[in-house]
Amino acid sequence: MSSPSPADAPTPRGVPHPALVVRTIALPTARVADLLSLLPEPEDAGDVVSWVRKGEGFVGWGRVATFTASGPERFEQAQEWWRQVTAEAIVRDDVDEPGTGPIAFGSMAYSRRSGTESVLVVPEVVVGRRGDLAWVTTITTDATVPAADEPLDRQPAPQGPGAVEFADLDLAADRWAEAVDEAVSRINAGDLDKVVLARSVRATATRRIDPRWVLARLAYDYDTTWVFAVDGLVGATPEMLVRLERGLVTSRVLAGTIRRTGDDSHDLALAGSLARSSKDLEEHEYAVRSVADALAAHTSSINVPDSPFVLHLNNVMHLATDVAGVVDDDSTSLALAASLHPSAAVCGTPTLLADDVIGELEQMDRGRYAGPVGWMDASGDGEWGIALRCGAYESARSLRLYAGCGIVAGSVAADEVAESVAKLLPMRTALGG
Ligand SMILES: C=C(O[C@@H]1C=C(C(=O)O)C=C[C@H]1O)C(=O)O
Repeated sequence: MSSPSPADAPTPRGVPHPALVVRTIALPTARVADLLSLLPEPEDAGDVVSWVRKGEGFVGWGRVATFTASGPERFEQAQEWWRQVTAEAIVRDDVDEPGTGPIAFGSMAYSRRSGTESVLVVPEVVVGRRGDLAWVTTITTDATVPAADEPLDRQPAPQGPGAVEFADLDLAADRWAEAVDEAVSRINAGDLDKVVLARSVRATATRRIDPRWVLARLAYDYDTTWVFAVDGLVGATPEMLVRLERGLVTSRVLAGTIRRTGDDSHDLALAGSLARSSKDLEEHEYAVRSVADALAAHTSSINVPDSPFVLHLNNVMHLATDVAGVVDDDSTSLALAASLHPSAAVCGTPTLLADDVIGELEQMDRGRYAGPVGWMDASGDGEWGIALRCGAYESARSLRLYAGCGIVAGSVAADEVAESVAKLLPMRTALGG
Protein backbone atom coordinates (compact mmCIF):
# COMPACT_ATOMS: atom_id res chain seq x y z
CA MET A 1 0.00 0.00 0.00
CA SER A 2 1.52 3.34 -0.93
CA SER A 3 0.32 6.51 0.77
CA PRO A 4 -1.88 8.80 -1.30
CA SER A 5 -0.14 11.93 -2.56
CA PRO A 6 -0.63 14.90 -0.23
CA ALA A 7 -2.51 16.82 -2.95
CA ASP A 8 -5.46 14.40 -3.17
CA ALA A 9 -5.39 13.15 0.40
CA PRO A 10 -8.19 14.41 2.62
CA THR A 11 -6.94 15.96 5.87
CA PRO A 12 -7.56 13.34 8.55
CA ARG A 13 -9.27 14.74 11.60
CA GLY A 14 -7.20 15.32 14.69
CA VAL A 15 -3.87 16.49 13.21
CA PRO A 16 -2.58 18.57 16.14
CA HIS A 17 -2.24 22.33 15.73
CA PRO A 18 0.15 23.78 16.61
CA ALA A 19 2.46 21.06 15.32
CA LEU A 20 4.11 18.55 17.64
CA VAL A 21 7.45 19.53 19.14
CA VAL A 22 9.50 16.37 19.67
CA ARG A 23 12.80 16.03 21.47
CA THR A 24 14.79 12.86 22.06
CA ILE A 25 17.82 12.85 24.36
CA ALA A 26 20.09 9.98 25.33
CA LEU A 27 20.00 8.61 28.87
CA PRO A 28 22.44 6.44 30.79
CA THR A 29 21.03 2.89 30.55
CA ALA A 30 21.32 2.58 34.34
CA ARG A 31 18.43 5.04 34.62
CA VAL A 32 16.14 2.70 32.71
CA ALA A 33 17.10 -0.64 34.23
CA ASP A 34 13.42 -1.56 34.50
CA LEU A 35 11.24 0.28 31.99
CA LEU A 36 7.91 -0.75 33.49
CA SER A 37 8.84 0.55 36.94
CA LEU A 38 9.12 4.08 35.51
CA LEU A 39 5.42 4.32 34.65
CA PRO A 40 3.66 6.80 36.94
CA GLU A 41 0.26 5.87 38.34
CA PRO A 42 -2.24 6.74 35.61
CA GLU A 43 -5.52 8.54 36.25
CA ASP A 44 -6.97 6.59 33.33
CA ALA A 45 -5.69 3.07 32.54
CA GLY A 46 -5.82 3.99 28.83
CA ASP A 47 -3.03 6.52 29.23
CA VAL A 48 -0.36 3.90 29.93
CA VAL A 49 1.67 2.75 26.94
CA SER A 50 3.94 -0.28 26.92
CA TRP A 51 5.84 -2.30 24.36
CA VAL A 52 8.43 -4.21 26.35
CA ARG A 53 10.27 -7.50 25.82
CA LYS A 54 13.24 -8.72 27.85
CA GLY A 55 13.79 -5.25 29.33
CA GLU A 56 13.89 -3.50 25.94
CA GLY A 57 11.28 -1.46 24.11
CA PHE A 58 9.22 1.48 25.31
CA VAL A 59 6.98 2.76 28.03
CA GLY A 60 5.03 5.99 27.69
CA TRP A 61 2.50 8.13 29.49
CA GLY A 62 0.31 11.15 28.93
CA ARG A 63 -1.31 11.89 25.58
CA VAL A 64 -0.49 14.68 23.22
CA ALA A 65 -2.48 13.37 20.25
CA THR A 66 -4.94 10.57 19.50
CA PHE A 67 -6.38 9.36 16.22
CA THR A 68 -9.31 6.98 15.89
CA ALA A 69 -10.90 5.32 12.88
CA SER A 70 -13.12 2.38 12.04
CA GLY A 71 -14.20 0.49 8.93
CA PRO A 72 -12.30 -0.96 5.98
CA GLU A 73 -10.10 2.14 5.54
CA ARG A 74 -8.90 2.29 9.16
CA PHE A 75 -5.28 1.36 8.37
CA GLU A 76 -4.95 3.82 5.48
CA GLN A 77 -6.57 6.61 7.50
CA ALA A 78 -4.29 5.99 10.49
CA GLN A 79 -1.28 5.94 8.22
CA GLU A 80 -2.27 9.18 6.49
CA TRP A 81 -2.83 10.90 9.83
CA TRP A 82 0.61 9.84 11.03
CA ARG A 83 2.20 10.97 7.76
CA GLN A 84 0.74 14.43 8.24
CA VAL A 85 1.58 14.63 11.94
CA THR A 86 5.20 13.67 11.34
CA ALA A 87 5.52 15.91 8.26
CA GLU A 88 4.56 18.93 10.38
CA ALA A 89 6.43 17.99 13.56
CA ILE A 90 9.40 20.00 14.79
CA VAL A 91 11.97 17.39 15.79
CA ARG A 92 15.30 17.36 17.57
CA ASP A 93 16.54 13.79 17.91
CA ASP A 94 19.97 13.28 19.49
CA VAL A 95 19.81 9.48 19.26
CA ASP A 96 18.47 8.75 15.76
CA GLU A 97 17.60 5.07 16.10
CA PRO A 98 14.42 3.17 15.16
CA GLY A 99 11.77 4.37 17.62
CA THR A 100 13.42 7.67 18.56
CA GLY A 101 11.90 11.03 17.55
CA PRO A 102 8.16 11.05 16.84
CA ILE A 103 6.48 7.78 17.77
CA ALA A 104 2.88 6.57 17.75
CA PHE A 105 1.51 3.49 19.49
CA GLY A 106 -1.41 1.79 17.83
CA SER A 107 -4.03 -0.86 18.34
CA MET A 108 -6.19 -1.73 15.36
CA ALA A 109 -9.61 -3.38 15.43
CA TYR A 110 -9.62 -6.96 14.14
CA SER A 111 -12.56 -6.47 11.79
CA ARG A 112 -13.61 -3.83 9.31
CA ARG A 113 -17.10 -4.38 10.72
CA SER A 114 -16.08 -3.86 14.35
CA GLY A 115 -17.90 -1.33 16.49
CA THR A 116 -14.60 -0.71 18.33
CA GLU A 117 -12.38 2.08 17.05
CA SER A 118 -8.77 1.57 16.00
CA VAL A 119 -6.46 3.96 17.80
CA LEU A 120 -3.10 5.67 17.39
CA VAL A 121 -1.77 7.42 20.50
CA VAL A 122 1.16 9.82 20.78
CA PRO A 123 2.21 9.96 24.46
CA GLU A 124 3.74 13.02 26.10
CA VAL A 125 6.72 11.05 27.37
CA VAL A 126 8.27 7.90 25.92
CA VAL A 127 11.25 6.17 27.51
CA GLY A 128 13.04 3.68 25.28
CA ARG A 129 15.77 1.14 25.63
CA ARG A 130 17.53 -0.95 23.03
CA GLY A 131 20.77 -2.80 23.80
CA ASP A 132 23.16 -0.33 25.37
CA LEU A 133 21.16 2.69 24.24
CA ALA A 134 18.49 4.41 26.29
CA TRP A 135 16.60 7.62 25.68
CA VAL A 136 13.63 9.75 26.57
CA THR A 137 11.41 11.46 24.03
CA THR A 138 9.14 14.30 25.13
CA ILE A 139 6.35 15.47 22.89
CA THR A 140 4.39 18.71 23.33
CA THR A 141 2.58 21.25 21.23
CA ASP A 142 4.47 24.09 22.88
CA ALA A 143 7.91 24.99 21.50
CA THR A 144 8.70 27.03 24.62
CA VAL A 145 8.77 23.95 26.87
CA PRO A 146 12.41 23.19 27.79
CA ALA A 147 14.18 20.02 26.54
CA ALA A 148 13.27 16.67 28.04
CA ASP A 149 14.03 16.62 31.72
CA GLU A 150 11.20 14.44 32.95
CA PRO A 151 11.79 12.91 36.34
CA LEU A 152 12.52 9.26 35.54
CA ASP A 153 12.29 7.74 38.96
CA ARG A 154 11.30 4.27 39.93
CA GLN A 155 7.65 4.60 40.98
CA PRO A 156 6.10 3.08 44.10
CA ALA A 157 4.90 -0.49 43.37
CA PRO A 158 1.33 -0.59 42.01
CA GLN A 159 -1.53 -1.94 44.13
CA GLY A 160 -3.21 -5.22 43.23
CA PRO A 161 -6.86 -5.38 42.08
CA GLY A 162 -8.10 -7.38 45.08
CA ALA A 163 -10.31 -10.42 44.50
CA VAL A 164 -11.12 -11.03 40.82
CA GLU A 165 -14.08 -12.96 39.45
CA PHE A 166 -14.25 -14.45 35.96
CA ALA A 167 -17.42 -15.01 33.92
CA ASP A 168 -17.94 -16.34 30.38
CA LEU A 169 -19.21 -13.77 27.90
CA ASP A 170 -21.07 -14.25 24.61
CA LEU A 171 -20.77 -18.02 24.17
CA ALA A 172 -20.24 -20.01 27.38
CA ALA A 173 -17.57 -22.73 27.09
CA ASP A 174 -20.11 -25.50 26.23
CA ARG A 175 -21.81 -23.39 23.53
CA TRP A 176 -18.40 -22.43 22.18
CA ALA A 177 -17.52 -26.16 21.97
CA GLU A 178 -20.63 -26.61 19.79
CA ALA A 179 -19.39 -23.81 17.55
CA VAL A 180 -16.06 -25.67 17.24
CA ASP A 181 -17.96 -28.87 16.27
CA GLU A 182 -19.88 -26.90 13.67
CA ALA A 183 -16.63 -25.45 12.27
CA VAL A 184 -15.12 -28.96 12.03
CA SER A 185 -18.20 -30.21 10.11
CA ARG A 186 -17.92 -27.34 7.66
CA ILE A 187 -14.22 -28.06 7.18
CA ASN A 188 -14.97 -31.76 6.64
CA ALA A 189 -17.68 -30.79 4.15
CA GLY A 190 -14.98 -28.97 2.18
CA ASP A 191 -16.30 -25.43 2.79
CA LEU A 192 -12.93 -24.19 4.11
CA ASP A 193 -9.57 -25.49 5.42
CA LYS A 194 -9.06 -23.64 8.71
CA VAL A 195 -10.90 -21.17 10.92
CA VAL A 196 -9.83 -19.56 14.19
CA LEU A 197 -12.64 -19.32 16.74
CA ALA A 198 -12.31 -17.14 19.83
CA ARG A 199 -14.27 -16.69 23.05
CA SER A 200 -14.20 -14.09 25.77
CA VAL A 201 -14.35 -13.92 29.54
CA ARG A 202 -14.99 -10.92 31.79
CA ALA A 203 -12.69 -10.32 34.75
CA THR A 204 -14.23 -8.13 37.45
CA ALA A 205 -12.10 -6.95 40.37
CA THR A 206 -13.06 -5.52 43.73
CA ARG A 207 -10.59 -2.65 43.27
CA ARG A 208 -9.45 -0.74 40.21
CA ILE A 209 -7.12 -2.69 37.96
CA ASP A 210 -3.84 -0.81 37.68
CA PRO A 211 -2.44 -1.69 34.22
CA ARG A 212 1.09 -1.45 35.67
CA TRP A 213 0.28 -4.35 38.01
CA VAL A 214 -0.83 -6.49 35.08
CA LEU A 215 2.11 -5.50 32.85
CA ALA A 216 4.76 -6.20 35.50
CA ARG A 217 3.40 -9.68 36.13
CA LEU A 218 3.05 -10.50 32.44
CA ALA A 219 6.64 -9.38 31.83
CA TYR A 220 7.89 -11.52 34.69
CA ASP A 221 5.98 -14.68 33.77
CA TYR A 222 6.19 -14.41 29.96
CA ASP A 223 9.60 -12.90 29.23
CA THR A 224 9.73 -13.96 25.57
CA THR A 225 6.52 -12.09 24.73
CA TRP A 226 5.91 -8.43 23.89
CA VAL A 227 4.14 -6.93 26.87
CA PHE A 228 1.84 -4.26 25.53
CA ALA A 229 -0.60 -1.58 26.61
CA VAL A 230 -2.22 0.80 24.14
CA ASP A 231 -5.36 2.79 24.93
CA GLY A 232 -6.67 0.29 27.46
CA LEU A 233 -5.76 -2.94 25.64
CA VAL A 234 -3.25 -4.80 27.81
CA GLY A 235 -1.54 -8.13 27.19
CA ALA A 236 1.53 -10.22 26.38
CA THR A 237 1.72 -11.44 22.81
CA PRO A 238 4.17 -14.07 21.60
CA GLU A 239 3.32 -13.34 17.95
CA MET A 240 5.10 -10.65 15.89
CA LEU A 241 2.97 -9.92 12.85
CA VAL A 242 5.59 -7.63 11.32
CA ARG A 243 8.74 -5.77 12.26
CA LEU A 244 10.24 -3.30 9.79
CA GLU A 245 13.67 -1.91 10.43
CA ARG A 246 15.68 -0.10 7.76
CA GLY A 247 14.19 -2.13 4.94
CA LEU A 248 14.38 -5.53 6.63
CA VAL A 249 11.03 -7.11 7.43
CA THR A 250 10.55 -10.02 9.82
CA SER A 251 7.51 -11.87 11.07
CA ARG A 252 7.09 -14.56 13.72
CA VAL A 253 4.21 -16.84 12.77
CA LEU A 254 2.60 -19.03 15.42
CA ALA A 255 -0.05 -21.70 14.97
CA GLY A 256 -0.28 -25.18 16.39
CA THR A 257 -0.41 -25.30 20.18
CA ILE A 258 0.04 -27.77 23.01
CA ARG A 259 -0.57 -27.10 26.71
CA ARG A 260 2.30 -27.39 29.16
CA THR A 261 2.02 -29.66 32.15
CA GLY A 262 4.65 -28.08 34.39
CA ASP A 263 6.73 -31.28 34.35
CA ASP A 264 9.81 -30.40 32.25
CA SER A 265 10.65 -33.86 30.91
CA HIS A 266 7.01 -34.55 30.01
CA ASP A 267 6.81 -31.11 28.33
CA LEU A 268 9.90 -31.92 26.29
CA ALA A 269 8.23 -35.10 25.03
CA LEU A 270 5.10 -33.06 24.25
CA ALA A 271 7.21 -30.55 22.31
CA GLY A 272 8.50 -33.46 20.22
CA SER A 273 4.98 -34.70 19.53
CA LEU A 274 3.84 -31.14 18.62
CA ALA A 275 6.67 -30.91 16.09
CA ARG A 276 5.46 -34.19 14.51
CA SER A 277 1.69 -33.65 14.79
CA SER A 278 0.22 -33.58 11.28
CA LYS A 279 -2.86 -31.70 12.54
CA ASP A 280 -0.69 -28.93 14.05
CA LEU A 281 1.77 -28.84 11.15
CA GLU A 282 -1.16 -28.40 8.76
CA GLU A 283 -2.64 -25.61 10.89
CA HIS A 284 0.81 -23.98 11.03
CA GLU A 285 1.43 -24.26 7.30
CA TYR A 286 -1.76 -22.30 6.51
CA ALA A 287 -0.57 -19.46 8.76
CA VAL A 288 2.96 -19.39 7.32
CA ARG A 289 1.61 -19.42 3.75
CA SER A 290 -0.72 -16.50 4.42
CA VAL A 291 2.14 -14.40 5.81
CA ALA A 292 4.69 -15.40 3.16
CA ASP A 293 2.22 -14.73 0.31
CA ALA A 294 1.29 -11.29 1.67
CA LEU A 295 4.94 -10.32 2.24
CA ALA A 296 6.02 -11.57 -1.20
CA ALA A 297 4.13 -8.64 -2.77
CA HIS A 298 6.39 -6.16 -0.90
CA THR A 299 9.76 -7.90 -0.86
CA SER A 300 12.56 -8.63 -3.30
CA SER A 301 13.76 -11.69 -1.43
CA ILE A 302 12.06 -13.65 1.29
CA ASN A 303 13.30 -16.43 3.53
CA VAL A 304 10.79 -19.00 4.80
CA PRO A 305 12.35 -21.84 6.82
CA ASP A 306 11.24 -25.34 5.77
CA SER A 307 10.07 -26.45 9.19
CA PRO A 308 8.93 -24.69 12.36
CA PHE A 309 10.61 -24.64 15.77
CA VAL A 310 8.80 -25.06 19.09
CA LEU A 311 8.37 -21.86 21.11
CA HIS A 312 8.10 -22.56 24.85
CA LEU A 313 5.94 -20.26 26.96
CA ASN A 314 4.92 -20.85 30.57
CA ASN A 315 1.37 -21.88 29.68
CA VAL A 316 1.65 -23.40 26.19
CA MET A 317 4.08 -24.34 23.43
CA HIS A 318 3.56 -23.21 19.84
CA LEU A 319 4.90 -24.19 16.46
CA ALA A 320 6.76 -21.08 15.29
CA THR A 321 8.35 -19.88 12.05
CA ASP A 322 10.40 -16.70 11.61
CA VAL A 323 9.97 -15.29 8.11
CA ALA A 324 12.35 -12.55 6.85
CA GLY A 325 12.58 -10.44 3.71
CA VAL A 326 13.94 -7.25 2.14
CA VAL A 327 11.22 -4.70 1.38
CA ASP A 328 11.38 -3.33 -2.15
CA ASP A 329 8.66 -0.67 -1.98
CA ASP A 330 7.98 2.29 0.33
CA SER A 331 5.60 0.42 2.64
CA THR A 332 5.59 1.49 6.27
CA SER A 333 5.36 -1.09 9.02
CA LEU A 334 1.66 -0.24 9.44
CA ALA A 335 1.03 -0.70 5.72
CA LEU A 336 2.73 -4.10 5.91
CA ALA A 337 0.63 -4.98 8.95
CA ALA A 338 -2.47 -4.01 6.95
CA SER A 339 -1.51 -6.31 4.10
CA LEU A 340 -0.75 -9.22 6.47
CA HIS A 341 -3.88 -8.82 8.56
CA PRO A 342 -5.78 -11.02 9.22
CA SER A 343 -3.28 -13.85 8.86
CA ALA A 344 -4.46 -17.44 9.04
CA ALA A 345 -3.07 -17.53 12.61
CA VAL A 346 -6.12 -15.53 13.76
CA CYS A 347 -8.59 -15.88 10.87
CA GLY A 348 -8.26 -18.98 8.68
CA THR A 349 -8.02 -20.25 5.11
CA PRO A 350 -9.39 -19.08 2.74
CA THR A 351 -9.43 -15.71 4.48
CA LEU A 352 -12.76 -14.24 3.37
CA LEU A 353 -14.69 -17.43 3.93
CA ALA A 354 -13.06 -17.96 7.34
CA ASP A 355 -13.87 -14.38 8.29
CA ASP A 356 -17.55 -14.96 7.47
CA VAL A 357 -17.61 -18.18 9.49
CA ILE A 358 -16.04 -16.31 12.43
CA GLY A 359 -18.75 -13.65 12.22
CA GLU A 360 -21.45 -16.30 12.16
CA LEU A 361 -20.15 -18.80 14.76
CA GLU A 362 -18.33 -16.62 17.32
CA GLN A 363 -21.25 -14.27 17.88
CA MET A 364 -19.08 -11.51 19.28
CA ASP A 365 -17.20 -8.41 18.21
CA ARG A 366 -13.49 -9.15 18.70
CA GLY A 367 -12.81 -5.45 19.18
CA ARG A 368 -9.05 -4.93 19.04
CA TYR A 369 -8.25 -8.51 20.11
CA ALA A 370 -6.38 -10.34 17.31
CA GLY A 371 -5.72 -7.04 15.53
CA PRO A 372 -2.26 -5.50 15.06
CA VAL A 373 -0.85 -3.74 18.14
CA GLY A 374 2.49 -1.93 18.27
CA TRP A 375 4.34 1.22 17.34
CA MET A 376 5.69 3.17 14.39
CA ASP A 377 8.22 5.98 14.08
CA ALA A 378 8.37 8.86 11.59
CA SER A 379 10.30 6.79 9.02
CA GLY A 380 7.61 4.07 9.08
CA ASP A 381 9.83 1.58 10.91
CA GLY A 382 8.04 -0.19 13.71
CA GLU A 383 6.77 -3.39 15.24
CA TRP A 384 3.21 -4.71 15.10
CA GLY A 385 2.35 -7.78 17.09
CA ILE A 386 -0.97 -9.59 17.04
CA ALA A 387 -3.01 -8.59 20.11
CA LEU A 388 -3.30 -12.01 21.80
CA ARG A 389 -3.31 -13.09 25.46
CA CYS A 390 -4.85 -9.75 26.32
CA GLY A 391 -7.74 -7.91 27.89
CA ALA A 392 -9.60 -4.72 27.01
CA TYR A 393 -10.67 -2.35 29.78
CA GLU A 394 -14.44 -2.11 30.04
CA SER A 395 -14.31 -0.04 33.22
CA ALA A 396 -11.67 0.75 35.84
CA ARG A 397 -12.46 -2.57 37.55
CA SER A 398 -13.18 -4.88 34.65
CA LEU A 399 -11.43 -6.32 31.64
CA ARG A 400 -12.72 -8.43 28.79
CA LEU A 401 -10.24 -11.24 28.10
CA TYR A 402 -10.03 -13.20 24.85
CA ALA A 403 -8.60 -16.47 23.58
CA GLY A 404 -8.93 -18.25 20.27
CA CYS A 405 -7.89 -21.53 18.68
CA GLY A 406 -7.21 -22.61 15.13
CA ILE A 407 -9.70 -25.25 14.01
CA VAL A 408 -8.79 -27.73 11.25
CA ALA A 409 -10.22 -31.07 10.11
CA GLY A 410 -8.60 -33.00 12.98
CA SER A 411 -9.70 -30.65 15.80
CA VAL A 412 -11.56 -32.01 18.84
CA ALA A 413 -13.85 -29.54 20.65
CA ALA A 414 -12.88 -30.55 24.21
CA ASP A 415 -9.17 -30.11 23.40
CA GLU A 416 -9.86 -26.68 21.91
CA VAL A 417 -11.77 -25.61 25.04
CA ALA A 418 -8.78 -26.72 27.15
CA GLU A 419 -6.43 -24.83 24.81
CA SER A 420 -8.52 -21.67 25.14
CA VAL A 421 -8.36 -22.01 28.93
CA ALA A 422 -4.55 -22.27 28.71
CA LYS A 423 -4.42 -19.18 26.51
CA LEU A 424 -6.49 -17.23 29.07
CA LEU A 425 -4.05 -18.17 31.82
CA PRO A 426 -1.47 -15.36 31.34
CA MET A 427 -4.09 -12.65 31.95
CA ARG A 428 -5.88 -14.57 34.68
CA THR A 429 -2.64 -15.11 36.57
CA ALA A 430 -1.53 -11.52 36.06
CA LEU A 431 -4.79 -10.32 37.61
CA GLY A 432 -4.82 -12.81 40.44
CA GLY A 433 -3.46 -12.84 43.98
C1 LIG B 1 -5.81 -16.93 18.55
C2 LIG B 1 -4.87 -17.10 19.48
O1 LIG B 1 -3.66 -17.65 19.21
C3 LIG B 1 -3.30 -18.02 17.89
C4 LIG B 1 -3.70 -19.41 17.60
C5 LIG B 1 -2.84 -20.46 17.80
C6 LIG B 1 -3.31 -21.89 17.61
O2 LIG B 1 -4.50 -22.08 17.34
O3 LIG B 1 -2.52 -22.84 17.75
C7 LIG B 1 -1.51 -20.23 18.18
C8 LIG B 1 -1.04 -18.98 18.29
C9 LIG B 1 -1.79 -17.82 17.79
O4 LIG B 1 -1.50 -17.59 16.46
C10 LIG B 1 -5.06 -16.62 20.87
O5 LIG B 1 -4.15 -16.75 21.68
O6 LIG B 1 -6.14 -16.10 21.18
